[in-house]
Amino acid sequence: MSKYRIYELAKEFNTSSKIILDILTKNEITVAKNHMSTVGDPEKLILKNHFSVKKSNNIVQPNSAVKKDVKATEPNHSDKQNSHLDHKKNEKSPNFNSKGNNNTLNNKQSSTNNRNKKKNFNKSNQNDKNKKNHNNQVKPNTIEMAKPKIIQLGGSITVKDFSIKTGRDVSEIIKKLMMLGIMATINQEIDLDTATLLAADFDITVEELPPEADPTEIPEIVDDPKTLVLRSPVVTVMGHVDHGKTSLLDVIRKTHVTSREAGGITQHIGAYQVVCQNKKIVFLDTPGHEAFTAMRARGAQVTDIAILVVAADDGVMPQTIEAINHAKSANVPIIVAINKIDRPGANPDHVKQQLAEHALIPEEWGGDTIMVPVSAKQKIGITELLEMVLLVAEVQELKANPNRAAQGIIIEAQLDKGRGPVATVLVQAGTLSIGDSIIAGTAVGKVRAMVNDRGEKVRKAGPSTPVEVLGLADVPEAGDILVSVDEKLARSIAEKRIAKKRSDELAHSQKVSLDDLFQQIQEGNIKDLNILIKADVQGSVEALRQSLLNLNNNKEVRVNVIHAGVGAVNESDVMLSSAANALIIAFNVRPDANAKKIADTENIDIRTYRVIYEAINDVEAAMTGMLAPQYKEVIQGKVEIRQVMNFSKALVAGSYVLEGKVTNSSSIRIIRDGIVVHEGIIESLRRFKDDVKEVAAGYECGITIDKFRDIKEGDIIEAYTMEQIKPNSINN
Ligand SMILES: Nc1nc2c(ncn2[C@@H]2O[C@H](COP(=O)(O)OP(=O)(O)OP(=O)(O)O)[C@@H](O)[C@H]2O)c(=O)[nH]1
Repeated sequence: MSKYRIYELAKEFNTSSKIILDILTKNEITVAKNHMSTVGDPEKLILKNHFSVKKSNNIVQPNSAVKKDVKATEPNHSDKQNSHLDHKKNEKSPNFNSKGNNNTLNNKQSSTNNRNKKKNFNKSNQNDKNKKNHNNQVKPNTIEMAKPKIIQLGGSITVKDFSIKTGRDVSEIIKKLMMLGIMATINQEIDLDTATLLAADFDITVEELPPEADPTEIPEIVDDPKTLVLRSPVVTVMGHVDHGKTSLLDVIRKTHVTSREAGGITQHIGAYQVVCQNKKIVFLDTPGHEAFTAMRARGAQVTDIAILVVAADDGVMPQTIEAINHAKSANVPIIVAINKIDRPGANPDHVKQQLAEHALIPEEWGGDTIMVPVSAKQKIGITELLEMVLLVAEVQELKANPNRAAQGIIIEAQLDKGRGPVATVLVQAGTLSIGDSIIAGTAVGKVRAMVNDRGEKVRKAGPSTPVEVLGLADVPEAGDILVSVDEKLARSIAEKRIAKKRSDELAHSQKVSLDDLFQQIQEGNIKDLNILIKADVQGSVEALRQSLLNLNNNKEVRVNVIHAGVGAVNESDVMLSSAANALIIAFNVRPDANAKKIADTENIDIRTYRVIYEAINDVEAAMTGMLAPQYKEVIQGKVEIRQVMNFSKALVAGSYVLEGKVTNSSSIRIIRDGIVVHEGIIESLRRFKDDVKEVAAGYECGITIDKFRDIKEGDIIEAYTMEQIKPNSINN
């Protein structure tokens, strides 16, 4: 079946992507979300019918991009104007609505404002129309400059450029923007939505251009379906600790991993191929989901199928659930290997029952999850397991074009003392050959040598082949995409990537956080609020999950619990949250040190709570833009009380500022022998007889404390303020 991008269809039908999306939505087709979404032939047919009906009704505007607009000969505008206002209403009202929310006062006000704005705007249209008619009568033969009926925009545009593109006066544009409540200057940018609305008022249709190509990306090669041939599946083995992942990988490779590595017979290159029924299967050699999520967090998908190992004598455990959620969130099909069936306590049926609770229903119970009983130790069920992998792969129809420039993914990479940067690459499309000029992340080079998983030198590597590649000038990162491109292009892209990396590091990638959730919803960045829940007991996990899911009557954004479990927030939780852009709700548990560190670098919002109700309230408040700002204490300085002076009107602490400063608006705590004896505020701060705003370290001052008289010589006054926490920081 052919696939069409929405913007391509918009071009074909000579309209905007928005209108195409609108028509599809009206026809209850919801797969298309934006101009880059793809649809198939049936959807195209609907559009074709729609536009052919319109054409026959003569509703569609002429196609000419630029038209001499002679007012005297133009028919009465009113019909056109009305229909275009209707059309504008259709297109724009979701946007206005999205900003309004009837539950909150602010939003009520804003939607009223929007309504008023629209009213005014419509009024202005009316006035303009009248003026036009009036002009028609006075100067019937005035010929205007050529004014386009259609303009193409790729994103935001300055008022000045908009004026040039539309042939309209800057002052006219600024006036209309004011009607929309936007105060803009000539050099100010207006976003695409505003520009579309504005253009519609000038009777101009805006065609959305596809986004400009990212200069740091290599243009993707779209393969002709005829060139695609079947490729081998790539499998990752996941599961709870000690359930037998390594043993299974080991027996699949039919050798013992450790002895092989220790003996140094073959190199470990991070991935290897096995053969079953004369077909190859690629196994990623790193058991566990760390590699899996690290790669996904970087946007790379390497795994076609996940084998979930569950020990028959131990059943579903926390990491089993984590693994399920990782695979589900990456849309990777799961095959369950129920391992250790040789064990006396093995109970495969119990495992199946437990898995069914996590929506993995075995085939024999009417579900669609393949479950294979195996014993890695006694080599039982291994061939069956591999056959099932091939079966699932067959259904997936995994294909690639081997006859094109190579593209692959870095599985692992390190700097080898003798050989320089060495990268294990899984070729995903095309064929990588000796001498190819390559780029991976910011590393460039030429393929000097390649070694396969059996330690043999090879000259070529096709799709689904893992090879060790020598020749890159730097060490790339796992998850980086390797592409074979022209040497010059490789260098220039690498330079741009390095520059982008630097500026990204400065800007710090924006992840979802409760603090700016509402803003992100408003900007349309978030449609699903992904949440990972960790709590001290299962009861709390469930209570939290249910209450959070109950928030789903909010139409703007859907709460999606991507994982929920008992225990401290760990590294894997943070990595999963990073990959799925989720925030973490920790109830009565804390992030462990590692998790906290990674959360800092990955910018993951971890919220800790001791009351379920507060967690729910916060999420709900954040969704509606009503989250109260959070504050943290910032110590300003330390002051020592050196003399207590009792005047008739006040008790003054004759003090000396030891460190930092103290201000007349500081909050303070008085510490005596390491114990806080009072917390409060300063009533007055003086130097000699004058009231002062602040006193710095090294100076003496007189301090009166509000509502506290029990001060003693030697007491330490700690001065502090409460500052609002910046978004994205961990709630301590
Ligand atoms: N009886 C029996 N023991 C097994 C089987 N598979 C693995 N084991 C044993 O279970 C223990 C754990 O196996 P591993 O393969 O190291 O498990 P793992 O899941 O890779 O563990 P981690 O790497 O620590 O996450 C080892 O002592 C294995 O010998 C099996 O099929 N039957």
